[in-house]
Amino acid sequence: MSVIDGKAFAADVRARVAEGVAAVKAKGITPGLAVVLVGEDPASEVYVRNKGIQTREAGMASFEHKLDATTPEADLLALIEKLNNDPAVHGILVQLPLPGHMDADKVINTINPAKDVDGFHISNVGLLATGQKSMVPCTPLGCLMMLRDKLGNLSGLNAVVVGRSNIVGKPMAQLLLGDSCTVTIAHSRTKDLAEVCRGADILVAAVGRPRMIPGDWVKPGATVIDVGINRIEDGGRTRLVGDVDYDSAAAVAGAITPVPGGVGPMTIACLLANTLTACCRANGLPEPQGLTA
Ligand SMILES: NC(=O)C1=CN([C@@H]2O[C@H](COP(=O)(O)OP(=O)(O)OC[C@H]3O[C@@H](n4cnc5c(N)ncnc54)[C@H](OP(=O)(O)O)[C@@H]3O)[C@@H](O)[C@H]2O)C=CC1
Ligand SMILES: Nc1nc(=O)c2c([nH]1)NC[C@@H]1CN(c3ccc(C(=O)N[C@@H](CCC(=O)O)C(=O)O)cc3)C=[N+]21
Repeated sequence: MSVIDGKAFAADVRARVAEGVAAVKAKGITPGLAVVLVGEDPASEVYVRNKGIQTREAGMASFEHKLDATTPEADLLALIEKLNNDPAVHGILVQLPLPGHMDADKVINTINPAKDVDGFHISNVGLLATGQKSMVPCTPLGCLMMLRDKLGNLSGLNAVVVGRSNIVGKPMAQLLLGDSCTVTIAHSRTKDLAEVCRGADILVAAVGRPRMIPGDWVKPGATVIDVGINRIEDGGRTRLVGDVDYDSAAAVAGAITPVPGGVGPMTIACLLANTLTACCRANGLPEPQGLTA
């Protein structure tokens, strides 16, 4: 069994992004990422702060916009329009979830698709689904990079994705299909999930339920990608666990990503990669190699 070191992999991706950024800067262009946070979710604030730090470390410009939880939707849409028209901004990310009075689909679809570094705009979703050049969602892109690095060619492998959200499960399935896996998407209505999981050469868990997937659902030798980020109480302290029961799964898997230190750091690295890609496309420069799907 090998542990897939997402933290080290992400550091390597960020170093390659930094090289690409330096090359673009030599032409007088500084890639810029704008992150918009509405409301005061503490977990989101940590995540947004980390993004800002890593964006600047890669040599890019970081623009942070914090809006009050009660901000009218129209004000957020106006800010997005401003960022759409700002030539210093190549990537826009609106942190999800949004407060209940906002229509997330409307907000996302207001972002210029060329600046949609999350890959959530309907245009990018359609482009990905039809195998055309698009902005690819960061979390699934990070998972794909780790899978290709570990397994090489994914063609013909049975992949099971547990979870069908628009931000993780569905785009993950599209990417695996693009690499010629035989893909099954499982969800809360799936019959005999254990048996479905046991058929997986590649098992991706994106559920949001702490340690839901035990080792006896894992095919011996399978590659397990744990997307889950769950905060649990443990002896009076909180800590992070995935959707997979790590110890029992690691005993049978061929390779597995830990939580923390697996998919999470790759998500941020891919966000930076997407921002560089968006900047290159916007300026007619050659795209960075090996940083897109
Ligand atoms: N590491 C990272 O960078 C990121 C991590 N995450 C984490 O990944 C996890 C999933 O996130 P997200 O996709 O946004 O979550 P959602 O809540 O949007 O989707 C969860 C999915 O899991 C399915 N599900 C829920 N319960 C079960 C069950 N008992 N059996 C089978 N399927 C079930 C749901 O099915 P149904 O559709 O039928 O309700 C749904 O499709 C979370 O822990 C989140 O924190 C998310 C984004 C990035
Ligand atoms: N528009 C939008 N795009 C997103 O990509 C997005 C989002 N909204 N909302 C929330 C989720 C969640 N997400 C994470 C990213 C990195 C870590 C991460 O770096 N995790 C570290 C641990 C961090 C810690 O210790 O708290 C790790 O797993 O090692 C976690 C979660 C992106 N998301």
